[in-house]
Amino acid sequence: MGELIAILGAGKMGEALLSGVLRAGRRPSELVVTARREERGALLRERYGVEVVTNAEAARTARTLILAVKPQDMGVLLDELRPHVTPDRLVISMAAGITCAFIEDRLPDGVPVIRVMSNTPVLVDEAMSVVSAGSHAGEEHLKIAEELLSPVGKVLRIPEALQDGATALSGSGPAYFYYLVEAMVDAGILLGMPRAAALEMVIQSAVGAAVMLRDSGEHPVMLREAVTSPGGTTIAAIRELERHGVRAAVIEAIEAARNRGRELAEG
Ligand SMILES: NC(=O)C1=CN([C@@H]2O[C@H](COP(=O)(O)OP(=O)(O)OC[C@H]3O[C@@H](n4cnc5c(N)ncnc54)[C@H](OP(=O)(O)O)[C@@H]3O)[C@@H](O)[C@H]2O)C=CC1
Ligand SMILES: O=C(O)[C@@H]1CCC=N1
Repeated sequence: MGELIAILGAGKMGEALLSGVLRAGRRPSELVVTARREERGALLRERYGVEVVTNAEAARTARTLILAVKPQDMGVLLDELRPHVTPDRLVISMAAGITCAFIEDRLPDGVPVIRVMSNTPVLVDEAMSVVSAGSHAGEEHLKIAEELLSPVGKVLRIPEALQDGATALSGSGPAYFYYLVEAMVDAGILLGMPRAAALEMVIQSAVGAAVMLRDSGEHPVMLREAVTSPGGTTIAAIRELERHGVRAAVIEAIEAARNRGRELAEG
């Protein structure tokens, strides 16, 4: 069986992880992928030189099975895998909302399951991934998941009870920042900036702020205070953000994402 890794349902996240694992030095022969559509499989084979197999074949041959289908497709996939998976394999799920128990209930008894929530910056080796162990998974399984994910970003262990919260915070997190960038560019347009110039100003401000957040060791409040001059321009903007309840909207939006995650396992 070797140490073959299979990515089942290699769509956006599966492909992102595949490319990251290859960048980290694994050979294409150490990986196989599965796809629902033939042309998707052909594209992955051509782009990465990996073999495309059926789900059943992946389950029979790979030591680690990474499930990267949508939560809604997980039940069907697990039904396909059940006859072929044995407890000497490791199943890693990347799906939002799907609990380890949901997977354990649909596979033979004793199969170790790790639940992961990552995010699209996997593509640039800046992912935030959080991992939790199911009831048959232990330290050695968490280590395998961490070893796979750490070349493509940061990895944190969390209790599974916090996974839906992490999905809302860091899984979806990049989307909130892109949304803010869109809104700021719109503001630039309103102020008469050319679109390309507005986009460049906003993106570079976002990159600068992100690097300072990561590297300065300062709390975000301190960094914002340093920008906010007494009687100046920034406080005029902050007053409007507060008046429109942006902080409360962010808190409620992320709570809604957490709640949606809880619904997803129900189909
Ligand atoms: N996008 C994101 O930012 C994040 C997504 N996730 C999670 O990752 C998972 C994948 O999301 P994402 O990559 O966006 O979705 P995609 O739809 O891009 O990828 C899922 C892929 O699985 C394929 N598929 C579905 N059923 C099967 C099957 N039975 N056998 C083989 N392949 C199958 C789909 O085929 P087809 O192309 O025909 O639909 C598709 O290519 C989800 O569970 C999501 O919750 C987690 C973190 C972030
Ligand atoms: O929107 C979603 O459901 C997925 C999970 C986290 C990010 N994208």
